[in-house]
Amino acid sequence: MIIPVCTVLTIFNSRECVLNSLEILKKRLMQMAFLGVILAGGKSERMGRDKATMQWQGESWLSHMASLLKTAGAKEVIVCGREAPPYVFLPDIYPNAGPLGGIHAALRYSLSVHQLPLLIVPVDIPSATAEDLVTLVQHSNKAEAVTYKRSPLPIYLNADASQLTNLEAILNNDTMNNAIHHWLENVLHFELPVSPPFKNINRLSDLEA
Ligand SMILES: Nc1nc2c(ncn2[C@@H]2O[C@H](COP(=O)(O)OP(=O)(O)OP(=O)(O)O)[C@@H](O)[C@H]2O)c(=O)[nH]1
Repeated sequence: MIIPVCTVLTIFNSRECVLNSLEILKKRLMQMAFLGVILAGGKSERMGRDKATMQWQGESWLSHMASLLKTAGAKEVIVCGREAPPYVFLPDIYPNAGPLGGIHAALRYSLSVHQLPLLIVPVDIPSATAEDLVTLVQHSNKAEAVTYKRSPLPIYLNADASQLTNLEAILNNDTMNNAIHHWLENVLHFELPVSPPFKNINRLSDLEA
Protein backbone atom coordinates (compact mmCIF):
# COMPACT_ATOMS: atom_id res chain seq x y z
CA MET A 1 0.00 0.00 0.00
CA ILE A 2 1.33 3.46 -0.88
CA ILE A 3 0.67 6.19 1.70
CA PRO A 4 0.85 9.69 0.26
CA VAL A 5 3.65 11.86 1.68
CA CYS A 6 1.19 14.58 2.71
CA THR A 7 -0.75 12.03 4.84
CA VAL A 8 2.45 11.00 6.60
CA LEU A 9 3.33 14.66 7.18
CA THR A 10 -0.14 15.39 8.55
CA ILE A 11 0.08 12.44 10.97
CA PHE A 12 3.60 13.46 11.99
CA ASN A 13 2.57 17.09 12.48
CA SER A 14 -0.49 16.23 14.54
CA ARG A 15 1.63 13.88 16.69
CA GLU A 16 4.14 16.72 17.19
CA CYS A 17 1.28 19.04 17.97
CA VAL A 18 -0.13 16.64 20.64
CA LEU A 19 3.35 16.21 22.17
CA ASN A 20 3.84 19.98 22.29
CA SER A 21 0.44 20.47 23.90
CA LEU A 22 1.25 17.80 26.48
CA GLU A 23 4.55 19.51 27.23
CA ILE A 24 2.80 22.88 27.64
CA LEU A 25 0.15 21.26 29.88
CA LYS A 26 2.85 19.59 31.98
CA LYS A 27 4.65 22.93 32.39
CA ARG A 28 1.37 24.64 33.38
CA LEU A 29 0.64 21.93 35.96
CA MET A 30 4.17 22.29 37.34
CA GLN A 31 3.63 26.04 37.55
CA MET A 32 0.43 25.53 39.50
CA ALA A 33 1.85 22.92 41.89
CA PHE A 34 3.69 24.35 44.86
CA LEU A 35 5.04 23.41 48.25
CA GLY A 36 3.60 24.97 51.37
CA VAL A 37 6.31 26.09 53.80
CA ILE A 38 5.83 27.25 57.39
CA LEU A 39 8.63 29.21 59.05
CA ALA A 40 8.43 28.19 62.68
CA GLY A 41 11.91 28.68 64.12
CA GLY A 42 13.19 31.67 66.04
CA LYS A 43 12.85 32.66 69.67
CA SER A 44 9.34 34.17 69.96
CA GLU A 45 10.94 36.62 72.37
CA ARG A 46 8.36 39.36 72.01
CA MET A 47 5.53 36.90 72.63
CA GLY A 48 7.34 35.30 75.54
CA ARG A 49 6.20 31.82 74.52
CA ASP A 50 6.36 29.54 71.49
CA LYS A 51 4.08 31.10 68.87
CA ALA A 52 3.67 27.79 66.99
CA THR A 53 1.72 26.25 69.88
CA MET A 54 -0.57 29.21 70.54
CA GLN A 55 -4.25 28.58 69.88
CA TRP A 56 -6.42 29.96 67.09
CA GLN A 57 -10.00 28.75 66.63
CA GLY A 58 -9.32 25.54 68.56
CA GLU A 59 -6.03 24.53 66.94
CA SER A 60 -2.39 25.54 67.21
CA TRP A 61 -1.15 28.36 64.99
CA LEU A 62 1.10 25.84 63.28
CA SER A 63 -1.75 23.41 62.46
CA HIS A 64 -3.90 26.34 61.41
CA MET A 65 -1.26 27.63 58.98
CA ALA A 66 -0.81 24.09 57.61
CA SER A 67 -4.58 23.86 56.99
CA LEU A 68 -4.56 27.23 55.21
CA LEU A 69 -1.71 26.11 52.95
CA LYS A 70 -3.49 22.87 52.09
CA THR A 71 -6.73 24.71 51.37
CA ALA A 72 -4.74 27.10 49.16
CA GLY A 73 -3.59 24.06 47.16
CA ALA A 74 -0.16 23.15 48.55
CA LYS A 75 1.00 19.74 47.31
CA GLU A 76 2.91 19.12 50.55
CA VAL A 77 3.47 21.12 53.74
CA ILE A 78 6.94 21.40 55.23
CA VAL A 79 7.95 23.06 58.47
CA CYS A 80 11.27 24.90 58.90
CA GLY A 81 13.09 25.43 62.14
CA ARG A 82 10.87 23.33 64.39
CA GLU A 83 9.80 19.68 64.53
CA ALA A 84 6.07 19.36 63.91
CA PRO A 85 4.93 15.83 63.07
CA PRO A 86 3.34 14.73 60.75
CA TYR A 87 4.88 17.43 58.55
CA VAL A 88 8.29 17.15 56.93
CA PHE A 89 10.75 18.96 59.20
CA LEU A 90 13.66 20.94 57.76
CA PRO A 91 16.32 22.14 60.19
CA ASP A 92 18.09 25.41 59.37
CA ILE A 93 21.45 24.87 57.71
CA TYR A 94 22.41 28.42 58.70
CA PRO A 95 21.36 28.65 62.34
CA ASN A 96 20.73 32.13 63.75
CA ALA A 97 19.98 33.52 60.29
CA GLY A 98 16.37 34.24 61.26
CA PRO A 99 13.55 33.65 58.75
CA LEU A 100 16.07 33.76 55.89
CA GLY A 101 17.63 30.55 57.29
CA GLY A 102 14.24 28.84 56.95
CA ILE A 103 13.72 30.18 53.42
CA HIS A 104 17.15 28.84 52.50
CA ALA A 105 16.41 25.34 53.88
CA ALA A 106 13.08 25.21 52.01
CA LEU A 107 14.57 26.39 48.72
CA ARG A 108 17.42 23.89 48.97
CA TYR A 109 14.93 21.09 49.74
CA SER A 110 12.75 21.93 46.76
CA LEU A 111 15.70 22.15 44.37
CA SER A 112 17.00 18.78 45.51
CA VAL A 113 13.62 17.00 45.47
CA HIS A 114 11.18 18.31 42.85
CA GLN A 115 11.93 21.94 41.91
CA LEU A 116 8.45 23.06 42.90
CA PRO A 117 7.82 26.71 43.70
CA LEU A 118 7.29 27.58 47.37
CA LEU A 119 4.51 29.39 49.15
CA ILE A 120 6.27 30.43 52.36
CA VAL A 121 4.31 31.67 55.35
CA PRO A 122 5.38 32.71 58.85
CA VAL A 123 3.65 30.83 61.64
CA ASP A 124 2.40 34.09 63.16
CA ILE A 125 -0.31 35.24 60.74
CA PRO A 126 -3.26 33.14 61.98
CA SER A 127 -5.82 35.72 60.82
CA ALA A 128 -4.80 35.20 57.17
CA THR A 129 -7.22 33.27 54.94
CA ALA A 130 -6.51 30.69 52.25
CA GLU A 131 -7.75 33.26 49.71
CA ASP A 132 -5.10 35.74 50.89
CA LEU A 133 -2.47 33.10 50.12
CA VAL A 134 -4.02 32.08 46.78
CA THR A 135 -3.79 35.74 45.70
CA LEU A 136 0.01 35.42 45.74
CA VAL A 137 -0.10 32.20 43.70
CA GLN A 138 -2.38 33.84 41.13
CA HIS A 139 0.31 36.44 40.37
CA SER A 140 3.08 33.86 40.11
CA ASN A 141 3.62 34.46 36.39
CA LYS A 142 4.71 38.07 37.03
CA ALA A 143 8.16 37.54 38.59
CA GLU A 144 10.48 35.19 40.44
CA ALA A 145 8.71 36.03 43.69
CA VAL A 146 5.43 37.61 44.76
CA THR A 147 4.67 39.42 48.02
CA TYR A 148 2.12 41.81 49.47
CA LYS A 149 3.06 45.50 49.55
CA ARG A 150 6.10 46.20 51.76
CA SER A 151 5.72 42.82 53.42
CA PRO A 152 8.29 40.12 52.63
CA LEU A 153 6.24 37.33 54.22
CA PRO A 154 4.27 35.45 53.06
CA ILE A 155 6.09 35.03 49.78
CA TYR A 156 5.55 32.92 46.67
CA LEU A 157 9.00 31.97 45.37
CA ASN A 158 10.13 30.08 42.29
CA ALA A 159 12.66 27.34 43.02
CA ASP A 160 15.61 28.32 40.91
CA ALA A 161 19.26 27.40 41.43
CA SER A 162 20.32 31.04 40.95
CA GLN A 163 18.03 32.04 43.85
CA LEU A 164 19.87 29.61 46.08
CA THR A 165 23.25 30.98 44.96
CA ASN A 166 22.13 34.56 45.72
CA LEU A 167 20.78 33.60 49.10
CA GLU A 168 23.88 31.65 50.09
CA ALA A 169 26.07 34.59 49.07
CA ILE A 170 24.17 36.73 51.60
CA LEU A 171 24.17 34.07 54.31
CA ASN A 172 27.89 33.33 53.85
CA ASN A 173 28.86 36.98 54.10
CA ASP A 174 29.10 37.91 57.77
CA THR A 175 29.25 41.59 57.01
CA MET A 176 25.96 41.60 55.11
CA ASN A 177 22.59 42.15 56.65
CA ASN A 178 20.58 38.95 56.98
CA ALA A 179 17.29 40.80 56.88
CA ILE A 180 14.68 39.44 54.50
CA HIS A 181 14.23 42.94 53.05
CA HIS A 182 17.88 43.00 52.10
CA TRP A 183 17.66 39.62 50.32
CA LEU A 184 14.50 40.67 48.47
CA GLU A 185 16.31 43.65 46.98
CA ASN A 186 18.26 41.09 44.94
CA VAL A 187 15.26 39.06 43.83
CA LEU A 188 13.18 40.04 40.83
CA HIS A 189 9.91 40.24 42.67
CA PHE A 190 6.42 41.54 42.15
CA GLU A 191 4.81 43.44 45.00
CA LEU A 192 1.02 43.40 45.01
CA PRO A 193 -0.27 46.99 45.17
CA VAL A 194 -2.15 46.23 48.41
CA SER A 195 -0.99 45.78 51.99
CA PRO A 196 -1.57 42.34 53.50
CA PRO A 197 -5.16 41.98 54.72
CA PHE A 198 -3.88 40.25 57.89
CA LYS A 199 -1.52 41.11 60.74
CA ASN A 200 1.66 39.55 62.11
CA ILE A 201 1.11 38.75 65.74
CA ASN A 202 4.35 39.15 67.64
CA ARG A 203 3.11 40.19 71.07
CA LEU A 204 0.14 39.38 73.30
CA SER A 205 -0.97 43.00 72.81
CA ASP A 206 -1.15 42.40 69.00
CA LEU A 207 -3.49 39.49 69.71
CA GLU A 208 -5.72 41.53 71.96
CA ALA A 209 -5.82 44.34 69.37
N1 LIG B 1 13.33 28.45 60.27
C1 LIG B 1 13.44 29.58 60.99
N2 LIG B 1 12.36 30.35 61.16
C2 LIG B 1 12.51 31.49 61.88
C3 LIG B 1 13.74 31.88 62.47
N3 LIG B 1 13.56 33.05 63.12
C4 LIG B 1 12.27 33.39 62.95
N4 LIG B 1 11.62 32.46 62.20
C5 LIG B 1 10.22 32.46 61.78
O1 LIG B 1 10.05 33.58 60.92
C6 LIG B 1 8.82 34.25 61.21
C7 LIG B 1 9.10 35.70 61.61
O2 LIG B 1 9.88 35.65 62.79
P1 LIG B 1 10.13 36.92 63.72
O3 LIG B 1 8.83 37.43 64.25
O4 LIG B 1 10.99 37.86 62.97
O5 LIG B 1 11.00 36.28 64.87
P2 LIG B 1 10.52 35.39 66.08
O6 LIG B 1 11.70 34.62 66.54
O7 LIG B 1 9.31 34.59 65.71
O8 LIG B 1 10.06 36.42 67.20
P3 LIG B 1 10.96 37.41 68.07
O9 LIG B 1 11.93 36.57 68.85
O10 LIG B 1 9.98 38.09 68.94
O11 LIG B 1 11.64 38.33 67.09
C8 LIG B 1 8.14 33.44 62.29
O12 LIG B 1 7.25 32.55 61.65
C9 LIG B 1 9.28 32.67 62.94
O13 LIG B 1 8.85 31.42 63.48
C10 LIG B 1 14.88 31.02 62.28
O14 LIG B 1 15.99 31.28 62.76
N5 LIG B 1 14.66 29.89 61.53
